[in-house]
Amino acid sequence: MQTIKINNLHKNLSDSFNLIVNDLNLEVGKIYGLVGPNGAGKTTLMKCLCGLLRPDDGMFEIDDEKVEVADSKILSQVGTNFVNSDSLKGFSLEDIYNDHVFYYGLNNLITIEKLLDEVGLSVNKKMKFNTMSLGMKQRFLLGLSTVHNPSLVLLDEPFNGLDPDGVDLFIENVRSLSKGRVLIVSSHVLRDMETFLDDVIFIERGKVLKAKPMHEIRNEYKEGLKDYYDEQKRKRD
Ligand SMILES: Nc1ncnc2c1ncn2[C@@H]1O[C@H](COP(=O)(O)OP(=O)(O)OP(=O)(O)O)[C@@H](O)[C@H]1O
Repeated sequence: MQTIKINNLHKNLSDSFNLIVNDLNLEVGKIYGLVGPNGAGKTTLMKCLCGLLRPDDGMFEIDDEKVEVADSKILSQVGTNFVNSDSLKGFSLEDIYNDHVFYYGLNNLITIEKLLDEVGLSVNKKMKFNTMSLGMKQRFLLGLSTVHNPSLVLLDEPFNGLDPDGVDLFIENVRSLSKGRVLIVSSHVLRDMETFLDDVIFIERGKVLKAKPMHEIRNEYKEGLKDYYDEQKRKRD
């Protein structure tokens, strides 16, 4: 996969919320930041991209080939840190890892010990997922999101619960995570985000703007991403 194009994507969730995406072109190797106020539609967009929500309308193109929304071709190529914590109650890290490996039919992949080591978790693989802290869960899910070597990785609020070392580790590794992949990271922590983003996708009230290169934002806005964000918000108010 080299590019993903999204056109005319619509998802109506309620009378007051409608997601609309037009002409969003995503390139492999790039890290996209998805930013916007609370309730803007970031999670909704990510859920549409990974098949957790079925859009009402719209078209994906992968490498210029049209792909049905929620087609298995795209689903097997997506990794996310979304999880319904309740559904993992009682399961150990090893159980969750084994399920993941089974679901994707994987072999020749990193061991769970290596995964835990890479995300800086010094815990036993028999540990129950729901007994871990928020940040520990976040680290584990980040590791798990790329085990099946997906082409598209969607990380919703990956800094949530991470301690400062966890944030540093994430920022250190994010560039290698994006190699050969499209990486979309959604977060409100703009100061951290602007250190590693290639392009920024602003969203508000379900409307997605064209991706803007981070280097343009640095050139055009004195205070960087926060200035750009504030200006987009003002324009929409
Ligand atoms: N299942 C649902 N049914 C109806 N409305 C929903 C549903 N899920 C989300 N919404 C609404 O859709 C809008 C977008 O929500 P979404 O969670 O995508 O925003 P977000 O940008 O991720 O917000 P935040 O930054 O607060 O996480 C909100 O108005 C929300 O209340």
